Amino acid sequence: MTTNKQILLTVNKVSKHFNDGEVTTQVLNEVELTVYEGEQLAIVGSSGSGKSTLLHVMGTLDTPSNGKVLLQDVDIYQLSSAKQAKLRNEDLGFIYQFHHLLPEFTAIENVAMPAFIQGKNKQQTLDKAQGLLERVGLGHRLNHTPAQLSGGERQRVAIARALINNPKLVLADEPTGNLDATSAETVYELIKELAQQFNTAFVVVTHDHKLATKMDRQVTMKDGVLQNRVNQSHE
Ligand SMILES: Nc1ncnc2c1ncn2[C@@H]1O[C@H](COP(=O)(O)OP(=O)(O)OP(=O)(O)O)[C@@H](O)[C@H]1O
Repeated sequence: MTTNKQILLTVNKVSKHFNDGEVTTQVLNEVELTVYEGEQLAIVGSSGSGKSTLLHVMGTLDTPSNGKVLLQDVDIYQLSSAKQAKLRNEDLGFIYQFHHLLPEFTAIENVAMPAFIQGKNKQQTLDKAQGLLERVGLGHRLNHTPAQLSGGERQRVAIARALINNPKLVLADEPTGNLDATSAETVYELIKELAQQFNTAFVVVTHDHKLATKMDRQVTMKDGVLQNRVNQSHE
């Protein structure tokens, strides 16, 4: 049972439209979603249904046209852009389809980078980065650059990097879209284990219904509307 879980993030009647000159595209339509601490939530839905836009709105990467996003009762769109940047660095982690690792840095340096940006102690950060890389099965690849890693290994580095600052929430957009089926399964198993180990919530956007079933809970986007949004286990 997950009834004792605390609410981490609330998407409250969020709508989003884009105005490109004369054309208005309605992408999100009064979306409501609750994310609980430490849960793994998959957002599935067909191409163009609004999944990435929702993820961006949850991570202060795209401003809603209407509605609110609350992270532990803080209305994130009422924050200054400097405070939003701090929130992105300290409270959130991001994983993308393409790893976005810095090519000239090693695995351990890439993982450490978000903590270096915060000005954290260098040696402690490197020790922690090493621990995370060991945790994702890459203790033997600390000093490899992204070009010297496989696709699945790069995504595991990206996962370790997302966790370096102990975020409350990791937002992942098609994290395995570029991987073969076996590597993709490994990444999802890892996400599940890490969410439980660190009590970090993961919200994962995916086309892949089979992978989505590995997460605690799934919701479906259809034409900007979120369906199945109430999870029985949280009632
Ligand atoms: N800046 C923009 N201006 C106009 N329309 C946009 C903009 N960004 C996204 N859209 C439109 O919003 C819709 C939803 O896009 P979004 O990327 O959220 O979908 P998605 O479900 O993540 O799709 P996919 O699975 O293909 O990545 C699409 O029809 C897209 O064309």
